[in-house]
Amino acid sequence: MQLTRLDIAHLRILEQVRFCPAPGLNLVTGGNGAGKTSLIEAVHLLGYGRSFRGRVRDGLIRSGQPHLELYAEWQDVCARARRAGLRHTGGGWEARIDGAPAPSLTELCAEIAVVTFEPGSHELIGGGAENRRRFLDWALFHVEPEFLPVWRRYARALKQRNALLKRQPAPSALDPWDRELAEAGEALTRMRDGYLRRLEPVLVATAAEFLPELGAAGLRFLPGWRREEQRLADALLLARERDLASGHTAVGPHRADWQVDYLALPGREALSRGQEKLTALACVLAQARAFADDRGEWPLVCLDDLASELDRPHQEQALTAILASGAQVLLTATDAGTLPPALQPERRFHVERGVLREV
Ligand SMILES: Nc1ncnc2c1ncn2[C@@H]1O[C@H](COP(=O)(O)OP(=O)(O)OP(=O)(O)O)[C@@H](O)[C@H]1O
Repeated sequence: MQLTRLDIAHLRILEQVRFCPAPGLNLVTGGNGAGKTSLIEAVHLLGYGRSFRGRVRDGLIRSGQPHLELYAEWQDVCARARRAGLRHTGGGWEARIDGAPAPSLTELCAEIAVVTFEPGSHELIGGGAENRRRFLDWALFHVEPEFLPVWRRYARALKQRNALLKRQPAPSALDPWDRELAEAGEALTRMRDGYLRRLEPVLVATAAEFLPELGAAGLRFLPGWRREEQRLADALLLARERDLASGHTAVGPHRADWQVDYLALPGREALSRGQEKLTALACVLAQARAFADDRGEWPLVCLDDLASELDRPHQEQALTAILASGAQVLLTATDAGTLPPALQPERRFHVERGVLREV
């Protein structure tokens, strides 16, 4: 997809902004607190229905305003003109696509594929497993039509089983939920496993570009139970007594994780903060490349404050690789002086106290 227009109303410091990016590299400059990340946040919201900076109640809606609104126009992979609106009134999200109400945010997020690399992205490697499950599930959501119903089925069964566990039931009362959880959980895990197997060679190649000194990388999938030894149904049965005592389900895909392994390092704890960031960037770019292999086009790539995240050679390397793919890129920086002549933006913007203008 290619974003052609984004109107933003009442998002953090952004009061009323119209942003019309070009197809290639778009650079948005501005001082600290000017509104650069807020702009990236608006694009990310369209693609994920959530911010990477906490929940709506953490200040996403501009102070003193009852709601925030986004309106986007883009060209899809068939060069059709599309449009969508997103509004949060404090109570919840409402979305419209091509003039009609969308039943849920899911429909909007399915249309707008965005990958974001921002100062918190190192959490993908160094943070909790939830970040890494979300990463996996984003890709499956976009490329695997069976994913969403299976994921929903699993989430519903897990919620029901956990609610039942808290009521101290007779153990046999768990049987139907265990069957449901096992069936949906095995299917979900096959998809996650399959995706990581497809992603691995792409990631190995990408990580070799950014971190050749650490040796070839591999991806290890941790499915959430000892899958190589037992089926999920058996793992749930074995854990039943413990689950009844704790009141929650200890095994299953809701505990899944994955990690990047380097030959030259004993584990991810040995990565420096910079190496963690580069590994996260390699994962995000590999995900975008794998998406392009499946869908025939790159997602929109948002890079927030790359200059403060990576050293200059790595910034240039990343930008060169992304731009060679023909992707549309939104890059923010505190000043324009950091880009080499070969990577000049197609369109430049400057934001000051929430007011954006093309320069
Ligand atoms: N709910 C809100 N209402 C009004 N202003 C807000 C709200 N939340 C945050 N802000 C302001 O919005 C600005 C945040 O902007 P943003 O994080 O986009 O800046 P930035 O240009 O990325 O800055 P930096 O370079 O420091 O990361 C800050 O000035 C902050 O005080």
